[in-house]
Amino acid sequence: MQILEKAPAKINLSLDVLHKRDDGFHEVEMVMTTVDLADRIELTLLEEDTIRVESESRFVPNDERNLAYRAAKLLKDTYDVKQGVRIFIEKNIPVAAGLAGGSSDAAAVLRGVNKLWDLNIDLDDLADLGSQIGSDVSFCVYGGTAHATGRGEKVTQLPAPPSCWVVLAKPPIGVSTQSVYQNLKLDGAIHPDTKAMIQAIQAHDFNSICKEVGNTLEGVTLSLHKEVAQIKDQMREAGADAVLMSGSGPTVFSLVEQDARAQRIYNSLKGFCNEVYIVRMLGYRETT
Ligand SMILES: C[C@](O)(CO)[C@H](O)COP(=O)(O)OP(=O)(O)OC[C@H]1O[C@@H](n2ccc(N)nc2=O)[C@H](O)[C@@H]1O
Ligand SMILES: Nc1ncnc2c1ncn2[C@@H]1O[C@H](COP(=O)(O)OP(=O)(O)OP(=O)(O)O)[C@@H](O)[C@H]1O
Repeated sequence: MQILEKAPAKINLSLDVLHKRDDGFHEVEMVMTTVDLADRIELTLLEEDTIRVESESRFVPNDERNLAYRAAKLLKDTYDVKQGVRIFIEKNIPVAAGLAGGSSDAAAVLRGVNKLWDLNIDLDDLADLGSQIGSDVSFCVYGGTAHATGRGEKVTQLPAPPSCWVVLAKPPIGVSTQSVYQNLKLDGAIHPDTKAMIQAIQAHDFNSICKEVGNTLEGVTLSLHKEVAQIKDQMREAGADAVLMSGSGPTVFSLVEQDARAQRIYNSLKGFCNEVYIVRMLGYRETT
């Protein structure tokens, strides 16, 4: 038996960091949405008691360090499953990019293995379990558009924003989420207006969404990597409606309404940056 699951990347339309908590994590308030750049996860039932991870990407581990492996192991241990699974990851989302690629793979494995092993766990319980793997996994279990609080694991669904083009550009550097949070100085940091972003989404108002994008972590990554600022400038000059770094970076995204402008931004970055993508915002849940 084989199951295919799509694991889409996310962008943070807004990301506010409120304070550092006693457990070392930061209390955040975010608005996240999925875009049509996705890994493809192929799950094959194994009768023997084993979890195998395979991928052609040289950037992801093929062992228990892989978040996809951890997701299958968590379900296996929690529900005392004796069967196994082979997980093949077709990696299309750039790694360590701020696009939650690993988290989305883990979420896809939770959804897919739930079916493969016939566990009948509902989506809310899968999302709860996912938070043990990483802060972004709960959101990725649902996909779509959501307001996320706590350390990111408390997820409330929002309507889909008006669909638009999203141009993504990742400079050739990897960024550690942990070090970005560690380097954040909350005194004087920028705080987006999450409430205004939610209202803009609820009103289906593209211009207001563009006005309200903001990310408290952006200043940290910008100060460490000048390439991020260069990409932002270039996207603005080429006519983006909104420009922001996603998550802890270093990927920068622009939101664009007009096809021709999206293409112009893509073309202007292509020679300068190897990893550039032009995709649609998904915005709605594809999971059931
Ligand atoms: C930057 C974002 O991607 C935005 O969506 C998330 O906040 C990070 O989510 P993630 O990659 O799933 O993060 P985790 O794997 O849970 O944590 C990685 C590291 O980031 C820091 N971290 C993460 C989330 C959070 N709310 N506060 C933190 O301080 C912690 O040092 C943690 O050790
Ligand atoms: N399935 C996976 N795909 C990508 N990276 C993985 C995976 N499993 C483990 N990793 C490890 O996780 C680290 C972060 O990768 P990932 O691509 O998820 O980062 P990210 O997009 O910055 O995440 P986030 O936006 O959630 O902070 C990498 O160093 C990688 O080795």
